[in-house]
Amino acid sequence: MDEQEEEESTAIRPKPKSEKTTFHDLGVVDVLCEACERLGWKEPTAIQKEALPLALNNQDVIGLAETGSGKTGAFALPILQALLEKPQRLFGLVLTPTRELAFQIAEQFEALGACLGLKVAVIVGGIDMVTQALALSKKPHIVIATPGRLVDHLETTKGFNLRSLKYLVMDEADRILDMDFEQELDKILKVIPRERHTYLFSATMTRKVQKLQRASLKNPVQAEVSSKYQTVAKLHQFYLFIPLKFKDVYLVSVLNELAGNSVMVFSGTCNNTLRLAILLRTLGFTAIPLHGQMPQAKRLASLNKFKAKSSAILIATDVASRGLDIPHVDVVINFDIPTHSKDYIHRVGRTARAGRSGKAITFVTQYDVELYQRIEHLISMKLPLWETQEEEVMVLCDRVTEAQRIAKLEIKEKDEKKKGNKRSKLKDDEDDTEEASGVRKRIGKMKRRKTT
Ligand SMILES: Nc1ncnc2c1ncn2[C@@H]1O[C@H](COP(=O)(O)OP(=O)(O)OP(=O)(O)O)[C@@H](O)[C@H]1O
Repeated sequence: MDEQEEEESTAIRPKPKSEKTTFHDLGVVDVLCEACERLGWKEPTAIQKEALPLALNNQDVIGLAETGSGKTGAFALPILQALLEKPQRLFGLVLTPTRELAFQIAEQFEALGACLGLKVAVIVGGIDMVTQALALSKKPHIVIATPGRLVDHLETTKGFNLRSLKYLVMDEADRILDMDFEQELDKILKVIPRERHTYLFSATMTRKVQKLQRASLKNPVQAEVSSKYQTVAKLHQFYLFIPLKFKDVYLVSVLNELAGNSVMVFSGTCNNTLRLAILLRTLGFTAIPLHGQMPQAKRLASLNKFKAKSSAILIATDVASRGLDIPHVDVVINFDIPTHSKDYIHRVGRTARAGRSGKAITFVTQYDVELYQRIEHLISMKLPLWETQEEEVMVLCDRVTEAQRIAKLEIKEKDEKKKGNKRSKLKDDEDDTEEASGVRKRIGKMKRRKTT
C-alpha cells in the first residue's frame, strides 16, 4: 500500500446531521437568504447544513463532501455575511488550482453578493498582468486566484498587499496543499495575517496532519457529510476492459451509442487531448479540446462552447477534472485512466451534480489493471462492465484508422506552424501551466505529475 492509499484508508466518522432545514435556521441573514432563493436554492445542501453554522460561529472549517454538493456556497455565504457586518476591501482570498474554476467561483460570489455591491477580482495566469493590477488597485472585496499569478502580483504590483485579509479559502484544498503549489502557498501564507479565518474544502481531503498544519487553521472543525470518499448515488459507473490498440475504436463506438448526450472525455496528456479532438471531428463529432498548453483565450472559448452546447464533446486533461460546474454533462468517459485515484472522484463528479443523474465509463487496458483496482478500493465499489458487442465495434476499425492518420498529419502541420512563431507562443505556453508552476521551478529535481 503506498502513501496515498494509506492516507485514503483512514476512516472518517460522520457527524450527526443537523435537523435545521432553511438557510435562515442556520443563521444566514435575510438578504443572503433572498440571494439563495434568487439562485433557486430552496434549502441548504447537506454540506451547507453542516458547515454554515460552524463558519457563522467564527470557526475554521475543513469541509469534505461529494462533488456537486454545493461546497462553494458553504464557504461563500459566511464570508459574505461577515463582510456585511464589517465592510472592508481585500477582505477574502479564495485559492483554487485552475483558472476556469477561479472564474466560476467568482460568478457564484457575484451572484450571491449582487445585492451588497460586491467587487470581485479574478487573478489567474494567461491573462494580462496590467489589467489585473488595475483591478487590484480598485481594492476588490474578494480576490479569487490561482497561487502562481497571485504571488507574481504580491511580488511585483506596487501598492497591492493582503495585510488586512480576514478570510482565506483553499478550494480543492488537497490539491492546493500538494507539492505542486508548495512554494507559492508558502509565500502567500507569509504575507497574510495569521489572525484570520481559514476554510479548506474539497471532495477528497488530505489526511496528512503535516499538510493540514501548513494551512495554519485554528482549532478547525470538520464538516463532513460522508463516511468515506463517495461518488454520488445518482452516478452510474461502469468500466470497459479493452486492448490498448483498440482504445480509439471503442471510444468512437461508445460515443456513437451515446449520441445526443453531453460528454466529457478525460485524457492523460495535452497531446492526446488534441489528437482525440481532431480524430473525432474528422469522424463528424462536435468535439473540442481543453488542456493546459492552450492559450487562455482558447481554453475559455472551448469551455464556453461546451457550456453553450454548441459542442457535444469536451476532450480534456485533468485541468477540467476539479470543480467545474456544467449541469448538463450527462456522461464522463475516462479514456485514459487517472494515475491518481483521487482524480477519479473529481473527474466523474463533473456529471450527476446537484441531484441530477449521470454516467461514467472508465476505459481499462491490459496496462491499467492495478490503477483500476486502486480506484475500486478508494470508492469501495465493484463497478459493472459497460456492455459492448465486439463485432459491431470492429466494423468501425477502417474509418477510425483513416481518422487517426488524418489527425497525425494535422498535428504535424500544427507543430511545424508553431515552430515558425515559437518565440511569441513560448510566452503563452509558459504562462499557461500554473497548475504545476511550483514544479516547473524544480524540473529535474523531483518527479512531476503529467502536464495537464
Ligand atoms: N442549496 C442549494 N440548492 C440547490 N442548488 C445548489 C445549492 N447550493 C449549490 N447549488 C448548486 O449546485 C451546483 C454545484 O455546486 P458547487 O459547484 O458548489 O459544488 P461543489 O460541491 O463545489 O462540487 P466540486 O466538488 O465538484 O467542486 C451549482 O450549480 C450550485 O449553484
